[in-house]
Amino acid sequence: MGKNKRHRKANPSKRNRDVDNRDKRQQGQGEAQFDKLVKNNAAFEKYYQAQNLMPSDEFEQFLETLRLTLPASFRITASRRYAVEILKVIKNVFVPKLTNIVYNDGQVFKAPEPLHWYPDEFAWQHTVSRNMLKKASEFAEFHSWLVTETGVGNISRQEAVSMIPPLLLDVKPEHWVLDMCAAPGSKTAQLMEAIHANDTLSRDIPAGLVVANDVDSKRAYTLVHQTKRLRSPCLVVTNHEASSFPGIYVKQADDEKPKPIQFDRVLADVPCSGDGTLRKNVLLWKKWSVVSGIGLHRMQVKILARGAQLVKVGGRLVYSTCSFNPVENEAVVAEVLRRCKGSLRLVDVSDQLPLLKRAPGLSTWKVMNKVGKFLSKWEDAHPSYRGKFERSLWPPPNVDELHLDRCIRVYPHYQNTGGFFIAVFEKTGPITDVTTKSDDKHMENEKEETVSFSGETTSVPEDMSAAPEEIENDNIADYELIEIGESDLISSTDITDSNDPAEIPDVEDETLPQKRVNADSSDIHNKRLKVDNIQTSKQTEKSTNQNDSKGQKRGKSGISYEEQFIFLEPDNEDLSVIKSYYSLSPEFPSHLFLVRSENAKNRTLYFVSLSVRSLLTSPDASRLRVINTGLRVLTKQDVPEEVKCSYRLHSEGVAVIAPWMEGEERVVRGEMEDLEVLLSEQTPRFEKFRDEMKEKLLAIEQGCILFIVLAPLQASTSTVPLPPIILPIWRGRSSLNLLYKKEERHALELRIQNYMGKPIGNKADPKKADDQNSSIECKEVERNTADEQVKKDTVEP
Ligand SMILES: C[S@@+](CC[C@H](N)C(=O)[O-])C[C@H]1O[C@@H](n2cnc3c(N)ncnc32)[C@H](O)[C@@H]1O
Repeated sequence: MGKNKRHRKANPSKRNRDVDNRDKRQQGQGEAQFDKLVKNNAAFEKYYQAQNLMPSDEFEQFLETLRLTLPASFRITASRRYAVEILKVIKNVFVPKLTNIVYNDGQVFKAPEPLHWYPDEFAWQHTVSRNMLKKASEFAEFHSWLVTETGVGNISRQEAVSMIPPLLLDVKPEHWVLDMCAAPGSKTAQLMEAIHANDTLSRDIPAGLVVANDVDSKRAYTLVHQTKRLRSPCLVVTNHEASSFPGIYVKQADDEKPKPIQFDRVLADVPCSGDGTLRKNVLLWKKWSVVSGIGLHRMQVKILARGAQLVKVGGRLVYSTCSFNPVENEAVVAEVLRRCKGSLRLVDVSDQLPLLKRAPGLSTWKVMNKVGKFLSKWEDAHPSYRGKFERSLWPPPNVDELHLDRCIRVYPHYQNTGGFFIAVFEKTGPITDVTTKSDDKHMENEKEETVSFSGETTSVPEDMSAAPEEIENDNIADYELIEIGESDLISSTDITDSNDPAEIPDVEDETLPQKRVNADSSDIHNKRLKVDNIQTSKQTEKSTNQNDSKGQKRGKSGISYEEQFIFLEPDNEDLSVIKSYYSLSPEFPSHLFLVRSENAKNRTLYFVSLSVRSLLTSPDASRLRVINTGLRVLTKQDVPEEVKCSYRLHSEGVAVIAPWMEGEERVVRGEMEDLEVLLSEQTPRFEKFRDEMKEKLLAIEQGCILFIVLAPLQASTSTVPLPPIILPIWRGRSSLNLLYKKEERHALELRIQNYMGKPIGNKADPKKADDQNSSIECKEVERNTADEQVKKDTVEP
């Protein structure tokens, strides 16, 4: 697209030429820069042409597609109550609005369209560039909607091909799932969705869990931030080297003794050279070299081998990369199959995702050295550098028995996507150990390394910067490239790529220790079950982390680890007050509440699933470096004396606790009209509500309440009824305050507007409405966090 392009609606009568010049300039500049980048790499072409990835007449199309900008894609969170409503909004509101917008040179923007191979139309793709989306007025509403719904977890931006591995993992709500290399978490989000697939507004909490792990502590915190949006009590985020993920003893079922942990499903979405992402990581065109794949092979084998140990017999293991390179793909698969000696098999998944076009895995491939020479066998490498090459880089002699054709290769020109490789395994028998030292010296460099079944690592991988490489023509750039594969870790997800604050919602996050608010002295006293989560000195795994002067574990980023999770005993005094105040059922599983110990100052009660509790209370849970777990359900508040319970409901966990509230003492049921009043300003006074609602409000004591609205069936833009809307509210002396963060509130407003087909209350112009609010109702109430608002409301004159 050229520099000075204007765009307009296709309908000539509605030609829209009013995109402002600044927008056009920026758009033009961005694209011009993109166009200027050289998208050629002779070594890349030579290497992949030799691999016979596809019929030769297709190769040019493959290269051409790689040079095109990647369409943007996003997924609707299928497990969410609003999923169907969101789908309707896309189809009924945005597709018509965004159809036939064209540049004046005739280039048409296609309306967003569903990825035809993704189930239930829950994944969509569009070709509007990021710049255009943000700047052009035609797309402003769509952009704002995307950002808002992403912020509250109803949709997730994710590259299309990156959605495939979790789908093929076939996760069920009762499964224990390990995501070995999880950050920034786009696949973790999909796994969580599968765990919550059957969620209703009932008391049932899925029996399964997801352990999302990443070796890089900083990235692990990004993962926490991203997964918080999903509001699940079934998630545990850990920080381990995946190839030595600890094999802790756990009771996975009530009736059994603790046994080494085994997962029903394991995802090994390993770090890779990432040439499948060339369409968006365009700098890779320049940097690509054969060296990075060779350097990563060994670590990839080790991670997958550990995954094979940790999956149950009969369970499923998925290996994936965003690379085309057979030494990172089929060669890794072949080596791990060899090590598992018949206890692992590749599954034929050709009948799954039938509309997804794919190529079979390769059964033969070539290894090229850094100077572009093909080495037909390990012995062909220069004797001085042989040690730099793993023997397992080459196809093994029994390659035809391995069914490598069952692997999946997705090429960009098939579906206008990035590239991906996926292998699905079933474990068919126990694997007692994966000795990497082999009789036939298959992995030449791993002389002593053994990862035992229980996860004790006796020797650990060395820093990959010392990884295999032919140094005949040594240069720094190649070392750097290996580092890219390792620490920048090319990922097909979109989350990390966005440094745009508008696209990463600014979620208040207690999980980041440096951001913690100082809590008042805790009332959570006596009787705690303490789960010490401090790393023991025995741990031998290679870590990117170090101890600080106080002996506290710190990540690269200087962030200290969470230290403890403390489960409350069911007869805890605060819990008794909470249970009686909110009329919680006697069957409420109080033993699933935990607090985090920070010098005994806690103001938040977290809730976890039973499976997470089993994990955290296992005899050697201390070996698990847990970064984050639990859903915030109740937060302690400074309240006036007349308020009987100082814990307010937290929006994060309200869906978990609401079904257990048996009495109506702290519940107010209202109508859409009341909801509109509630959303129309920050702290609406009682008299603004319907008379019936006003009476209810006057009859209820000051404090936190649950506000429930059943949306009417008929609505202008939707044929789907909204699920019941359940909101935590602070009932002040004379006004109400929705206990939502700004972005949650905004998302709710948008949803209600879309549903009703009209703006809410006096909010035709949201800015104007905000101004009105501040001048009329809450002069001194800043638009701030829910906590601050509650505080102010409680001291209202
Ligand atoms: C391809 S990215 C994963 C993308 C992620 N699965 C997603 O869908 O969002 C690879 C991740 O592996 C992590 N990683 C690299 N080496 C690792 C190791 N040895 N153990 C665990 N994680 C590792 C990196 O920090 C990086 O976040």
